Amino acid sequence: MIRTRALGFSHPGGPRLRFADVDVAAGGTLLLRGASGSGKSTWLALAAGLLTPGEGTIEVAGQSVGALRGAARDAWRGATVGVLPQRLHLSADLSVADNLALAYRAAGLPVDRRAIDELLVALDIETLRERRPSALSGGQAQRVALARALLRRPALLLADEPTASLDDAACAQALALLRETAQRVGATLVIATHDARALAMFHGAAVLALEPVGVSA
Ligand SMILES: Nc1ncnc2c1ncn2[C@@H]1O[C@H](COP(=O)(O)OP(=O)(O)OP(=O)(O)O)[C@@H](O)[C@H]1O
Repeated sequence: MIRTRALGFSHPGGPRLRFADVDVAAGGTLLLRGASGSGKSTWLALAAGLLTPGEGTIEVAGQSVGALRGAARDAWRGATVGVLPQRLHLSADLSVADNLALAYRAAGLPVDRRAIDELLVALDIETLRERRPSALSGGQAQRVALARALLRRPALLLADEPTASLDDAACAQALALLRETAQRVGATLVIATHDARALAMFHGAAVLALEPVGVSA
């Protein structure tokens, strides 16, 4: 489902990042592990087609992501990839339900109210549907962002440091939810983390260990 070969990238003025090859089967889980600055967010951005590989290739569901351009890449991303970002980017002036509806509108698609309702129930946040983001706890807001990532039933779900600010109980709950919801939609799951608790919970999953990047690299 995900296949990388000799993948590498350099941000302008940043270090040369080179990533070991990975092969992840459909429905599998990959943990991206590495210290701060080792390139986890960059790898996720390459998988989502938000960056173009500087070296090598990344294929997602048989599609070479770097081969897509412009609007075709945007359409591919919208149909294929769900992202749970580190910063959730919920719209402060919109209710939970309208934040989810916005995901359709932003893609130029008709709003699927039934899919929204189903996800609110599945993630146990249906009672929050009229709340504004400022009235949500951190964990609740993360569930809303997860619902948004899953609305279009992505084949690939990318989560960037989903447990960074959570206590142990909330961490275990968030990871279990990620695993369950990815399974529910049949998505391949990639979690970028330097959290030992996540590594323990996904014991047995594929791990891509990123090399630390020296300041002078
Ligand atoms: N826009 C940018 N311009 C220049 N350098 C960048 C840029 N974005 C990232 N970098 C550099 O690329 C390297 C990898 O960054 P990246 O954000 O992918 O790491 P990370 O492992 O996700 O870090 P963190 O865990 O702190 O989020 C770092 O050295 C960073 O300073």
